[in-house]
Parts: sequence; C-alpha cells; structure tokens
Amino acid sequence: MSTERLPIIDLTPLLEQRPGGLEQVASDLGHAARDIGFFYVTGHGIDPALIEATFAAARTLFAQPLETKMELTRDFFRTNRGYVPMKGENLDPSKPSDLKEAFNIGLDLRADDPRILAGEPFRAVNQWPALPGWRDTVLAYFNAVWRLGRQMHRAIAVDLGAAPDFFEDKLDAPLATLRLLHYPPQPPSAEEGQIGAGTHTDYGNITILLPDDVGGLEVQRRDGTWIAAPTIPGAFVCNIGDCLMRWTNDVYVSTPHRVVNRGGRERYSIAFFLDPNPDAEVACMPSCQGPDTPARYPPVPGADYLKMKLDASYEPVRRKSA
Ligand SMILES: O=C(O)CCC(=O)C(=O)O
Ligand SMILES: [Fe+2]
Repeated sequence: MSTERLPIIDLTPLLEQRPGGLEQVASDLGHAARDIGFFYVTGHGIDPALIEATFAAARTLFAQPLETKMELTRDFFRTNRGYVPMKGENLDPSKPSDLKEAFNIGLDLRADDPRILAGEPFRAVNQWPALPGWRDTVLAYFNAVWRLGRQMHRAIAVDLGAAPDFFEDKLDAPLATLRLLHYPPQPPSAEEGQIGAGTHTDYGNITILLPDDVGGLEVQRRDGTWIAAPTIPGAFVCNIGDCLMRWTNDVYVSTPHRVVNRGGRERYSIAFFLDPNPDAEVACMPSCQGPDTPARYPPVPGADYLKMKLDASYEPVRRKSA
C-alpha cells in the first residue's frame, strides 16, 4: 500500500463566494480530477448534527429484522430504490458478491408525479421504513449533499472552460442516489476475493462520500498500486464518476476503489451519487476535444448511461438468483 495521501480541498472560498474563490476551487478540483480522481473536501458547510442524525438513521435501519428490511425492496432493478441485502450486489463482477447491505433513496417524487406515470426510467417513489423522523432526516441530508454537488459543479464547469451554470439544468432533477451502507467486519470465512465492496468505478458525475471512523476505503492509482483513504473527521471523500469522465473525453478520471473492512468493527458509510438528469445529453465538452483529441464517445442521454452501468453490476447476482 502506497503512503501517498489524497488531496484535501477547502470549499470555503467557493461557498462563501469570496473574490476569486470560484476560480481557486475550480483549479484545485480540476487538478485533482485530472490526476487521482479522488479528493477530500472540507469547508462544505453541512451541519455536523445532520451528519450525525443521518448516521444514526442508518444504524437504526440496518438493525431492523431482515424481514422488515426485505419489505423495502420492491421492484429494485427498475427503481434503484430500497433495500439491498448482504451479498445482493457484485461491484466487481469477476469476484464473489459484496459483504455489505445497502439502502437507496432517489429524488423524492409523489406517486402521481407525471414522470412516474409516464414510466420514465428510474422515476419511482422512495421506500420509507416506518421509523419516526427517519424520512425527514434522510431527505434533509439528500437535499444538503445534492446542493453541495451542484455548487461543486460550478467550479467543475469553470475548470472545463464552460459557464459556471453549465451543469445547473442537467442536475436539477437528477438520477441521484443516496445510499446508506453497512459492512460487517471482514470475516475469516470470506471466500477468496470477497470483500466489503469489490473494485469498481462509480457511474455518475461525482460521488460525495461520508465514511465513518472505521476506515477501509482504498483507491487504486493508475500504476495499479493502492492508497488507503482514511477518514478525516468532518471531511467528505469525493470522486469523479464514469459519466463525468465521458463528458470530459477522459480528461477527468474515474478511479477504481474498493472497501475492505479490516477494522474489526461494523462499518457504516453514506454515499451520494450525483448522476445527471435522465434527459441531459452527456456529450464531449468543447474544451475537451480538438484536432488531435477528437470526441471518443457519441452523445448519450443520462438515463441510458446509468442503465447500462447498473445492469452490468447486478447481472451476476440476478443470474445466480434466477
Ligand atoms: O462505503 C464506502 O466507503 C464506499 C462505497 C462505494 O464505493 C460505493 O458504494 O460506490
Ligand atoms: Fe464507489
């Protein structure tokens, strides 16, 4: 394991709209996004009490009987919402399934939302456990990190030579997923290659991850070696996803990572995946192409891209359970 550390980026100048703050953070984010594709962010302004309450909500949910949790997993493959039991997913399809359970929440829509009635992909109602205050807490956290992700996209847009609001209408009704995660300690009985989260890249634009103090996230450098990404109290870990890599003609990198819970304790983490609006056209940014670097990928709607990625990750589990 390499001793290199991921960069730490302070978002305060961006979020407080200090003079030159947007450009400063654009440069810091752009550098990290082109290099290792992973970075910590501090100065994000999200209330520590909300963070604590969301962790508490995750612990309470995962402590429910399996039967109760399984009731929250209707039609998962179509909606990408609700509960995923232990070993219910293979982030690395070449390895045994992941030693984790998860719970997904998407954009919160009413049952009579026209997008649901029209059968649009991944538009669905959320599944809510019958726990007092749970929905309010988790939705407040969803909204806070979504807002943060959009603000970070202002800096990303500037780094990519676009207007600061370039991404705004592509992220205002996004296929975003908030995912609560629970990993048991890595058991001695695990199959060869079976870990908390198999090596994978994320699918969306950016991921805003809040790990607890157990640690266990590992990031793969381009030379194949691994860097530990220990938890920094109060900081998020952010990474570039495949969709933004495509948008930038591979100028930004979506970096492989994994979770191995060697800490001997239960581990909880909360990931927010900011995928674009379903109808946002994911097309090569003008600044990322030129005579020597033509666009490598044709434009694709956000929804088609996400579907392609999710299908590949659940396919092995679906096949086994068929
Ligand atoms: O739990 C973590 O720390 C990371 C999880 C992850 O990489 C993912 O769910 O995509
Ligand atoms: Fe990930």
